[in-house]
Amino acid sequence: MTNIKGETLIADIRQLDAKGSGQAVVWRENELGNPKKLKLTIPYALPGEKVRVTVERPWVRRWRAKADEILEVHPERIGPACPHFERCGGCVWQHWDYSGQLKQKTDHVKQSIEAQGFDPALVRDTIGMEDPWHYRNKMEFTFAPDGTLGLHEQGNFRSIISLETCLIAGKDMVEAAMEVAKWALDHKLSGYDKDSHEGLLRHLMVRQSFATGEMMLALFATEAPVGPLEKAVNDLVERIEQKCPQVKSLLWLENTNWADRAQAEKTHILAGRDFIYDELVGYRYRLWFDTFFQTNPKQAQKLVELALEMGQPQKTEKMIDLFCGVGTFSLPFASRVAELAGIEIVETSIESAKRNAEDNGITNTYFLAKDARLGIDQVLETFGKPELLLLDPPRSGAGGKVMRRIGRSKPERIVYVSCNPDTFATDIKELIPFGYQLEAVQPVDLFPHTYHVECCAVLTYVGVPQ
Ligand SMILES: C[S@@+](CC[C@H](N)C(=O)[O-])C[C@H]1O[C@@H](n2cnc3c(N)ncnc32)[C@H](O)[C@@H]1O
Repeated sequence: MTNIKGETLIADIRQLDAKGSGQAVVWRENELGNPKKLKLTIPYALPGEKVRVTVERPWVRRWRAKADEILEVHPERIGPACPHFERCGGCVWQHWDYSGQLKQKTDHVKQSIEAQGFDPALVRDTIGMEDPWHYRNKMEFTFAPDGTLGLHEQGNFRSIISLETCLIAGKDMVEAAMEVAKWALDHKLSGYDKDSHEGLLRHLMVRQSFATGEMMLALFATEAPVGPLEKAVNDLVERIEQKCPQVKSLLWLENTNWADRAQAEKTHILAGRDFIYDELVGYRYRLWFDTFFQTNPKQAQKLVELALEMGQPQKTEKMIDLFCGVGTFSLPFASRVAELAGIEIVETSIESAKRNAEDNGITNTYFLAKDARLGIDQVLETFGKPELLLLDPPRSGAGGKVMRRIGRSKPERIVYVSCNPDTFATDIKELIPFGYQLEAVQPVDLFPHTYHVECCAVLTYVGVPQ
């Protein structure tokens, strides 16, 4: 590849890539004097803009370039509200008016399904938030080696941006995190150094139920909270009890593993219990520090209601909830069908789903901890053919094997909840030879100011074409 690092170029942004960065093509003479096409990725450039860029480095068969000057500005470009914008990689579209973000999300879903041969007119306009700020109910902050608490700098996992604010986390959560940050500095506690593997404090996970108000603070550290640490830990408990009475679970989690993940080998409950209560669509859930739960509860409620509307569950029907997690969709659907089987690979989530069903007085569910591919076969054998199937796979999608098994089991209706329009489109294409028709796709914005888009779609069995 011709080395163009450091060159200044003028680029017209034609479209955005899957991560929301601008893409452009420029022509430039190579060493032989022939025109050569160069593909550029330009973070923070918006479609239709003309930008002067400096080329930084090769980037997956493209060149990554930094926008130095916007020569023709997108009419929806606005000033970002957050002081951490660009350094923190959390909200890459804060400089784009919210209505523009929503339109882009709709277009992304349309393009994804059209690329697989579906009619883009089936995609409805994205359902956005009335107030797209402070929507996240879970955040993970990291300690720098000097004990400062903050957020990872984009593209540099060794650099921490000291936490001043976060406009997408719940307001109380940021205040509680600031209390912990102050406590760590007051006691001169060290943060973990990823190179030397020395230091005490690693991460702070904050999660809060917006429905019950209950909050969990989970501190990940390399040592147990005993001996010389006891004084500091007692002070933390006192401060949190006084200043953050909504904290119903204050945890100290030992993690000596070198991997940079918020995981725990041993849990110490410093105050309260080891879980908090949350509620969604009228159902109660227990959330532990490692429980997957939808992170934008307002929009998740709309998503569940949408899935119910699209799936039309009937009291006489059997249903499978594939990739069911802790039962976010299972519980509201179970109340509306005869029987529901949930399949999920993570055992603790299945344990949690069973307990959540019990806590909510739901008795017609059967939960299985298994890989989706094997779980479907087992459930079909013992449970029989379902009339309704809902699947909500991870970003990588369900994959051809799972989709063909679904197709062969011939449910009358399939509700597909997806957080990745591209894998969603390739997955549903697998259903067409089995006689399914895509009826509608509704994108929902669960992650304002980011490029992520969730969608809920329904397919019906119309018979195999002769
Ligand atoms: C997007 S989450 C959806 C969870 C749930 N429906 C919810 O809304 O809370 C995807 C789920 O798929 C599970 N999962 C990932 N790979 C799986 C597999 N191969 N088989 C079964 N479940 C899997 C994950 O553990 C996760 O709980």
